Amino acid sequence: MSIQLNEICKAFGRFQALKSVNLTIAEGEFVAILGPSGCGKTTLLRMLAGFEQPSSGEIRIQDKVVASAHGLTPPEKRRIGMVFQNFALWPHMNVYEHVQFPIRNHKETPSSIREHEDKRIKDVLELVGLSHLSKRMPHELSGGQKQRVAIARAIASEPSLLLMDEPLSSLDAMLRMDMRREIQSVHRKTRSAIVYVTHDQSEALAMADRIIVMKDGQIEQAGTPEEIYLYPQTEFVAKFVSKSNLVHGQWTPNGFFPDGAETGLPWTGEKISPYFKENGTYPVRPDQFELASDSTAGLQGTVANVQFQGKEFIYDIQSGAQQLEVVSPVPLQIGDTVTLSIPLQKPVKEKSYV
Ligand SMILES: Nc1ncnc2c1ncn2[C@@H]1O[C@H](COP(=O)(O)OP(=O)(O)OP(=O)(O)O)[C@@H](O)[C@H]1O
Repeated sequence: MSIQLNEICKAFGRFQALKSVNLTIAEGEFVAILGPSGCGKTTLLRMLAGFEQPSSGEIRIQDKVVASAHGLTPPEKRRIGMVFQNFALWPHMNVYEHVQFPIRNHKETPSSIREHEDKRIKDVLELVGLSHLSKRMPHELSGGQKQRVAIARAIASEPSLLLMDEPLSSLDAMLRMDMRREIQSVHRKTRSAIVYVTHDQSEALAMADRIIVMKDGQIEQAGTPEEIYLYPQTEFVAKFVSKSNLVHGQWTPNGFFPDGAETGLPWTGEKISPYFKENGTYPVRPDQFELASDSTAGLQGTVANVQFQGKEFIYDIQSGAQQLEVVSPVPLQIGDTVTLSIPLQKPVKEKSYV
């Protein structure tokens, strides 16, 4: 089921929450919508679900218009499943009944599922590891188990599109990591397309086939996690996803000459966006620097702060007027002199999602 959003705008009174959003979601694709609070992520998700009507533009599912300023196909007539941040379980229903409900009540449930309801419920409960808890009530479940019920309920009637709104944000850090694996496994097994809203960049980088970074109701950049991470197109993406350093210097036809460096240059950057070339900056993730204490080939600096992280260190390096964040396994002390360089970048791999 391919989904297309064409020039979608949404106004709440005079406030424009979405401004001309264009997006195509392929069958089976896992798309993460990433962006700061208030950028329009939930509005976009609600639009896909059929809870919000666009002010202008249209949404097509399998080439059929399901939403425009003139009409709206309601949620129950779209083959979608939804998982919310607060689980939204029903206190009077046990686990089995939660999974049964959409099979019985969604108009779009395939008859093959309806006719073998008990088998489908047992299969779905097994898929999310809840077979042994089918008679439990919501108040008898842990946070992670509740979230699994919410996922089981969402996939029960075999939706073509699964919408997830910050589904892990109310779980603790350990459980979030486990549930990431569960969601990846559900995606592999069901092959539903997933649109996953989050403001947690590590979640988006870890799970998605494609990340849509939003800012102020617009798409700032769309690309694979590798593209977004290695080749941000704007300063906003560079800083929002993994906090890039913006090294100042001069761009020439031969490459980049950082301010204050005299040797080991230039840094090449064929894939660096024109945005940075026009602004005289070079975006470098903290872990993209190569840090050496016994070389002079590159950008010189002094260690201003050290944070031990177990496997590696986070350093603040003072280099002329700039302070740069660098992650490196090389042990150093405050005051040590270091040199920063950029190793040749590996090509970005295409990720397949079907
Ligand atoms: N029903 C509404 N009426 C008026 N304004 C709204 C309504 N729904 C959303 N907004 C506004 O639209 C903007 C986008 O909201 P949205 O909930 O989509 O953001 P978000 O990116 O999901 O934020 P968060 O991460 O905080 O949930 C916000 O400024 C919000 O206040």
